[in-house]
Amino acid sequence: MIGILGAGAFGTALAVTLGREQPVMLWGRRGVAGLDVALSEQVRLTADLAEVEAETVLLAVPMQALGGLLGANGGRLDGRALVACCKGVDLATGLGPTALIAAACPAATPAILTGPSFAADIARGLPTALTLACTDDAAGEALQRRLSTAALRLYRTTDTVGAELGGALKNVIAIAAGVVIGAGLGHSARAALMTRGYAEMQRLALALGARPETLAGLSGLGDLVLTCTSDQSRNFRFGQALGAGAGFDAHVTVEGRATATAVVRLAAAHGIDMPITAMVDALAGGRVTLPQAIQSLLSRPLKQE
Ligand SMILES: NC(=O)C1=CN([C@@H]2O[C@H](COP(=O)(O)OP(=O)(O)OC[C@H]3O[C@@H](n4cnc5c(N)ncnc54)[C@H](O)[C@@H]3O)[C@@H](O)[C@H]2O)C=CC1
Ligand SMILES: O=C(CO)COP(=O)(O)O
Repeated sequence: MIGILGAGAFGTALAVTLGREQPVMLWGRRGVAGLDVALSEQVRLTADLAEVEAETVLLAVPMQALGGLLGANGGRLDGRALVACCKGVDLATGLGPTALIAAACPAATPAILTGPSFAADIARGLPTALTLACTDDAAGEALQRRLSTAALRLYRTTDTVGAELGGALKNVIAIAAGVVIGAGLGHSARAALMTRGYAEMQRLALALGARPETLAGLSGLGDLVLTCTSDQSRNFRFGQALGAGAGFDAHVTVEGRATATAVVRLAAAHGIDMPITAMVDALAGGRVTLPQAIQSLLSRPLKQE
């Protein structure tokens, strides 16, 4: 049995694919996200978290909700394998998902599942590959076997720092890529933005102890390319709306917005220059206009690549 907390798009998609091969208990505060895919009879739904007794639990709530969920249920969840499926940096603490898990559930085995995957693609059974990161490699190997399916291929690493930061930072760069396209600056400008954004991701991640090969893998480069080039991405679409001066539904989950603010603080504390992240944070926060944001990037001093 696998437990999944968070019956939104991603939690439900994971229930669909995992439920094809094993029993799943999916917990949601209310209902199941609107995915037009039937759940197998191996998937049970519950609104009572106490019914989720599985030893392996996937945490598929938004990043900024993870701390509260763990704070309210840490005692009940402690001692289990807790696999974060969210992407971001916690605004309140500056921590990533596995550090939040470790703080709330010291006897748990924290892990993170992240990488290039739209929920709709997973739910439809399309082939996807993700990174499963766990500092305990033996536990990570067991989770890799447990959570891989015919269509969902997991690659394992012990570098949770790199895997988490790849997934968190790509959302911020995707907002910037959307701004570029929304503002009509063209695909060449987006390619430049993605490349410089990847350099920014590496700078911070390596400074925080990540391994370069992790950033060059599925959780970093892979997810960056997917999210910056598809209008299936909510972060990209949010950026497009910013670039076009259009509105955007505030109820849609856009992880890169809060993560940009959290990462600006993290970068300052470590003396890391992250101009694209700073631009996204200022633009999304309404502290600069679009022309000022674009000018802030185009007028930077020339330097070696
Ligand atoms: N949608 C996608 O294609 C993918 C999403 N993810 C990640 O999955 C995480 C969840 O995102 P989605 O499922 O897409 O968002 P969503 O907006 O579709 O669903 C979020 C779910 O979390 C629940 N929730 C929100 N606050 C909560 C709280 N305080 N306590 C308990 N439940 C709460 C909501 O009721 C909703 O069911 C995000 O970090 C996202 O980056 C990762 C890969 C793909
Ligand atoms: O993380 C995702 C794809 O890997 C989903 O992207 P969005 O959160 O931008 O929709």
